[in-house]
Amino acid sequence: MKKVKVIFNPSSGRQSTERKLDRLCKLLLDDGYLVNKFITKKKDDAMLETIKACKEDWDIIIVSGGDGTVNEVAKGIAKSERKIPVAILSSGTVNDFANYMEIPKNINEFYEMIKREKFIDVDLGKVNDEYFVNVAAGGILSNVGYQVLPETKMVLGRLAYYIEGLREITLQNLESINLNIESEEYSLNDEVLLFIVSNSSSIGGFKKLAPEADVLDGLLDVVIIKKSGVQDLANIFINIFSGGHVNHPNVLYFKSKKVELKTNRDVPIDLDGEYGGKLPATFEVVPNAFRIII
Ligand SMILES: Nc1ncnc2c1ncn2[C@@H]1O[C@H](COP(=O)(O)OP(=O)(O)OP(=O)(O)O)[C@@H](O)[C@H]1O
Repeated sequence: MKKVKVIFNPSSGRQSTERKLDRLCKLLLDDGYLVNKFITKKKDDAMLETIKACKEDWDIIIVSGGDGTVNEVAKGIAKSERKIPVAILSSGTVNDFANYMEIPKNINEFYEMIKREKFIDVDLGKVNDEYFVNVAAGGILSNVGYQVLPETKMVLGRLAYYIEGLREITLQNLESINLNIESEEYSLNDEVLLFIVSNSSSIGGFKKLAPEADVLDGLLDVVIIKKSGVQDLANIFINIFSGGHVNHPNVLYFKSKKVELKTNRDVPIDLDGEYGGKLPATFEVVPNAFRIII
């Protein structure tokens, strides 16, 4: 009998998620699976339950939540010796990672996916003692702060907010940071508006923000938007949808196994949409660290 641990974050996304999840559990129970549902209450619950599940004899984890909950489960797996395969039932507001992996949202298709037992070992990003499945980012408009725009909690959400109202961008709030970038590929010091270190190509709802990114290539994709005027920034933003922004002279784009970012300013890092510490930080890839069901 297969044992399935369900980790559910009730605070992500819509209320209909729990009904969908219960339908899925019933399908699995009827099919002879043993199912246990764990409901998170606060930060780190999903990570701690994953570590516990890895020590016990669970065969599969189903995580229902947004990128932040998937991040916690991936972190729990990365910290464990036994790597349980994870199926991602996305229910957040953005769900970049599940969308990038094209994981079904429909419950019947999701159930069929579980039964197929097809696995893939994807890379994770590691930054200091934290991990990311999708993206680490920071920089632009960090003076706006998390507390000012809680509805756009990701740095990239804030970016989207400003893209929508480009007229709101003034030279005053385009504050750059002096960033020192050290990697095998590039070593430079420059004035920067935004840095993105990404595992997948889909970030903050933009599907081609790191257009060449691949979770199987053993590399992270680094996108740096250098200090720019309003006109250049508008050109960069317009091309973000096609992925063409990486050809703009003010955008640096490269792949690396490891990159170190330093600055003398107080710059927070977003990890998969949640606060993840501050610079300085070393970002590195952990190849094939996360087994997911596809
Ligand atoms: N019961 C709970 N109530 C409130 N917050 C919770 C609860 N359980 C977990 N959390 C917090 O929710 C965070 C993750 O939220 P998650 O990112 O999955 O959802 P979301 O913000 O709706 O989705 P997305 O990131 O895709 O926009 C966790 O890091 C944890 O701090």
